[in-house]
Amino acid sequence: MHPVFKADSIKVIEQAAAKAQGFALFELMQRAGRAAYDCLEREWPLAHRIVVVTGSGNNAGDGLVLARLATEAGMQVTLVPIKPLDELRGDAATAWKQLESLNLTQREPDAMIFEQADVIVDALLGTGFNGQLRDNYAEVIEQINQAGIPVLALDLPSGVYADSGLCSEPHIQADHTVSFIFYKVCQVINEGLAAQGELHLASLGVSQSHFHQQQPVAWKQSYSDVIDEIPERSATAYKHACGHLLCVGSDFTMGGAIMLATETALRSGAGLVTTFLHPDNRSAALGFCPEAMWHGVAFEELSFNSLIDANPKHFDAMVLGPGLGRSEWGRQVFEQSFAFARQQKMPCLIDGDGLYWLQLFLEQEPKLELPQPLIVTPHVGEAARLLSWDTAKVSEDRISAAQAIADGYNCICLLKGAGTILADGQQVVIAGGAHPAMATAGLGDVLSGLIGSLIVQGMSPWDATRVATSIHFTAGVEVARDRVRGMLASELIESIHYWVNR
Ligand SMILES: NC(=O)C1=CN([C@@H]2O[C@H](COP(=O)(O)OP(=O)(O)OC[C@H]3O[C@@H](n4cnc5c(N)ncnc54)[C@H](OP(=O)(O)O)[C@@H]3O)[C@@H](O)[C@H]2O)[C@@H](O)CC1
Ligand SMILES: [K+]
Repeated sequence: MHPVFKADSIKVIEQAAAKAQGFALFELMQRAGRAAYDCLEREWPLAHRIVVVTGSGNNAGDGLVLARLATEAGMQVTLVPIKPLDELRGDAATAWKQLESLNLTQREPDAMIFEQADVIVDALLGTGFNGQLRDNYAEVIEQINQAGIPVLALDLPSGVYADSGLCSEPHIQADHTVSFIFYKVCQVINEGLAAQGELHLASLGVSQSHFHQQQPVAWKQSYSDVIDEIPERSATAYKHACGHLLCVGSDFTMGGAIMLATETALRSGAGLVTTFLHPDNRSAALGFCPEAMWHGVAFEELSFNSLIDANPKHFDAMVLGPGLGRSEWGRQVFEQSFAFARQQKMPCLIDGDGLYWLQLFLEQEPKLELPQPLIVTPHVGEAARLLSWDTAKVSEDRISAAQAIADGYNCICLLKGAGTILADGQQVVIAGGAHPAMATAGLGDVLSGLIGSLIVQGMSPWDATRVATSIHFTAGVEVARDRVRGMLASELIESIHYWVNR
């Protein structure tokens, strides 16, 4: 896993690291320019005409180092300084001094200049960008985007806010971004993910093991970090030893949701799955997945408890809420399932309309005892309701929102969105990124079933939530590939079957 820092922390770390290792900060700028140049050479080996667009801070300094290296390598480099190079300060001024004698061509920003480049290097704004774009920055960013030429962004695409991943309009749309030293928040969540293209990390020799008293905001996790965490399964395993998951949801209008969760749970290795759903869905469910035990919960009988009594099985965890609906049926089923999870002290994951009922029950009874351990999996709108925050406030700071839910409900919070945020009251993990095909119905149901499945197979709720989120994203990207529309959630299930067995 990689640490994710805010820009201020990275400034402290780079100064401390330079001091500890006995070099000047300018050395880091040179390493940054070198790392970016290496990326340029690797990703565009035939590029010859390079346009480097610079701003007024140290990001420009990185660009000037790259410009020097590219010139020395025989490339034709044109500088497009938005601010006079003679006014640069500090390390950026030093970088300019080293380049000045090469007498590179300097041009005013102009659509033609950008269109004639093989690669445009974006050294306008880095972590020091704040507020609204000033002067002619917006105009130049638009010219660069409209040129249709590959863009290499230094540290982050200009116009992206490092600490939130939100973007100004316009902002640079990069093909590749080289992030220096550590990942920033914008590289793991929100619109920044869509702006950066392929992301590369250049640590510049700053040790990953020394944070110099700075706390990471989060940890970036990927599939390769977690796959070994799934428990081994012995050749002599039997279904009762592989866990029994109880799924509850799907009134008659949303029959598919709990079916997706159920099939995913079985496909990812749960030994047994029992699912309670509206009786109108039962025969369809049996046809969809005959391996699960489907029980129709008839409203008139308020029969959840009687079903449990008639089927005295041991369940290892519960997934409550996908497709549950907001009718009286849903309310009663939620109430009974919720009480059952609490009484059994089994891990309980609440998703979808389960979160609607949870919030409503808490409004009526603020001291309501919650099941433990508890996992909630809201999207931004559901998180806003759980926190009584504006949706905009949650969107602006999803990390804080996930932490506030984890703290306030003493639970694990999985906050959906571009870059899924996981918080358990102690740490924050970002698992999965963004893919346009992921904007489709039912993916959350699949994820809930996968988390429940990993819990009943013996993982802790926190580990199961983390691991499931990375597997789910990896499966989604594999199924979608370069198709941005029309992926079905059910298509992920086969891919998850593959990825849990790697
Ligand atoms: N040695 C080091 O420290 C290392 C640093 N490194 C590099 O430095 C970068 C951080 O450098 P930085 O802090 O100088 O900020 P940077 O992103 O260049 O921009 C600041 C300039 O932009 C301006 N500006 C701000 N907002 C604006 C707006 N809305 N619209 C228009 N202008 C705006 C702002 O103007 P001001 O507000 O001061 O008037 C200021 O002049 C970092 O991302 C990495 O690339 C690496 O080389 C590793 C070693
Ligand atoms: K930049």
